[in-house]
Amino acid sequence: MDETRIAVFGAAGRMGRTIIRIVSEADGAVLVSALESASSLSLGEDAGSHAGLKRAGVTIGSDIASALSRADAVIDFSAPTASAMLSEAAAKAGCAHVIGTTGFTADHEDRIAKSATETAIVKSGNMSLGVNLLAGLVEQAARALPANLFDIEVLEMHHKHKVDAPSGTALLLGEAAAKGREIELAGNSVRVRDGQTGPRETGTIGFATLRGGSVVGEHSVIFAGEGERIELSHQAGDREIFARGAVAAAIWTKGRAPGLYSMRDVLGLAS
Ligand SMILES: NC(=O)C1=CN([C@@H]2O[C@H](COP(=O)(O)OP(=O)(O)OC[C@H]3O[C@@H](n4cnc5c(N)ncnc54)[C@H](OP(=O)(O)O)[C@@H]3O)[C@@H](O)[C@H]2O)C=CC1
Ligand SMILES: O=C(O)C1=N[C@H](C(=O)O)C[C@H](O)C1
Repeated sequence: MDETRIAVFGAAGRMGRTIIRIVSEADGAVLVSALESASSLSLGEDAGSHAGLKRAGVTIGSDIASALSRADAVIDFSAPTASAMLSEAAAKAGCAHVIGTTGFTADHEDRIAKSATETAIVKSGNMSLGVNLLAGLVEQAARALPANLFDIEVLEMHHKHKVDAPSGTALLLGEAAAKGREIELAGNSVRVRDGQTGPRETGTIGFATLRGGSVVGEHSVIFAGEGERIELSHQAGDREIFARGAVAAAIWTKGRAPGLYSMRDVLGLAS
């Protein structure tokens, strides 16, 4: 089968550099373009050298239309407004879009969903196999443990540079718990607690956010009952796990019909 031609958006970032390394090691994928914002100091550098590898022969640029015209799929770990804009450019170019970015508003989500009527988009708050498996287990546990007996809390910790909260993964796990409970997450989540909060409201799903140091990503879903507690957890030790998932998703999109897909679709875990 032909190699999937990959463009990387946010190429100079923590995830962008990791993606470039994983593409260089992958069978079935080849790096054809690397994109950064028009003001990036990395413009003009070789994408491989910038990622600490040997030269890739791909220069980091900011011309999106030209970069997408050479690619089958663009892998994007950047920022919410940039990703929503890129989904529209990818739809126009007929290029698949793999979105790892987190922290979207409802308006961003609507724009991405509209773009997905014209091209294949894979979007997930976490691209790792482990977290996507965990989401299925959380849904199952939430279905089995009654809301009047078990409270659900989602706890996450990330490095000090992370700019959005709760994390995309925490929200993905919260959605899985809400699905298991057959409730809407939006109307039943508690994102912040401070001061005289009163007792915990039965049936809500709570979120707690920790930030510090170099933590790659740690998540726990806690089912707290009277006299017993179940915790389902995932620890990411290396950004490679997200990058491998994103590259697999990009390869998976080849020949795929337009639509908004999740990593659970890519991994064959969707029920
Ligand atoms: N789904 C998943 O599995 C994972 C998701 N993430 C998410 O991915 C995103 C990026 O994370 P991370 O790599 O740590 O962050 P970084 O800040 O290290 O990288 C983001 C990169 O995107 C670039 N960028 C921002 N705006 C644009 C634009 N308009 N055009 C082109 N490039 C742009 C930034 O450039 P500049 O600095 O010049 O603005 C930067 O180089 C976050 O939302 C994070 O939560 C992270 C890990 C895993
Ligand atoms: O910003 C990060 O680093 C990460 N972001 C994703 C998230 O918001 O959950 C995935 C991973 O946990 C790392």
